[in-house]
Amino acid sequence: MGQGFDVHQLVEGRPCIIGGVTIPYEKGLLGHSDADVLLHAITDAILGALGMGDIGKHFPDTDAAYKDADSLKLLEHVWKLIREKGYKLGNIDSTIIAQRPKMLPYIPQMTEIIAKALEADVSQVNVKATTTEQLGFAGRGEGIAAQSVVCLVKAD
Ligand SMILES: Nc1ccn([C@@H]2O[C@H](COP(=O)(O)O)[C@@H](O)[C@H]2O)c(=O)n1
Ligand SMILES: C[C@@]1(CO)OP(=O)(O)OP(=O)(O)OC[C@H]1O
Repeated sequence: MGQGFDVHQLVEGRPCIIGGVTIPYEKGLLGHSDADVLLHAITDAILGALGMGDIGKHFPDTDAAYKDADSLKLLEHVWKLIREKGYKLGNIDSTIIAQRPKMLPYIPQMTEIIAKALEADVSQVNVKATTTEQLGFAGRGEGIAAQSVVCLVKAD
């Protein structure tokens, strides 16, 4: 079992990429990479499940190689390490914490992208979204958070 949590600031002039999907929105997430907050939380959960540290340990934000990096590629790289250790996905559950934009229309596409990266069926991947009822940084639209829990199982 592993869990991951991440937050990125919402700013003007950046694309809003969440779960590998570019969502039309007036602001986007700020980061060294593409700042895909959901994929970062999932990557951290997967690394945590096998005691392999976190995303910043594997892809330091001081390394120019990861400037504007595609977080899906980072997740795929981590997944390769997991597969080499003899594990496959049991299931994954995640929550995006955002006042706006509305995530629901994009969740099926996110789920497909994540399942493909983790060599799993879409039935093993769940993505949810919640507002914070306008409370806190997410509620004020200053940023978006995501959390994820993952269960890995030994491959046959
Ligand atoms: N950014 C978001 C936030 C929420 N949703 C969907 O709306 C439902 C109700 O949200 P509450 O925070 O009022 O409970 C939630 O269950 C999601 O289905 C969303 O799509 N995008
Ligand atoms: C992904 C990395 C690396 O580009 O950068 P960011 O996009 O800033 O993301 P964050 O979740 O703050 O930390 C992990 C980083 O090392």
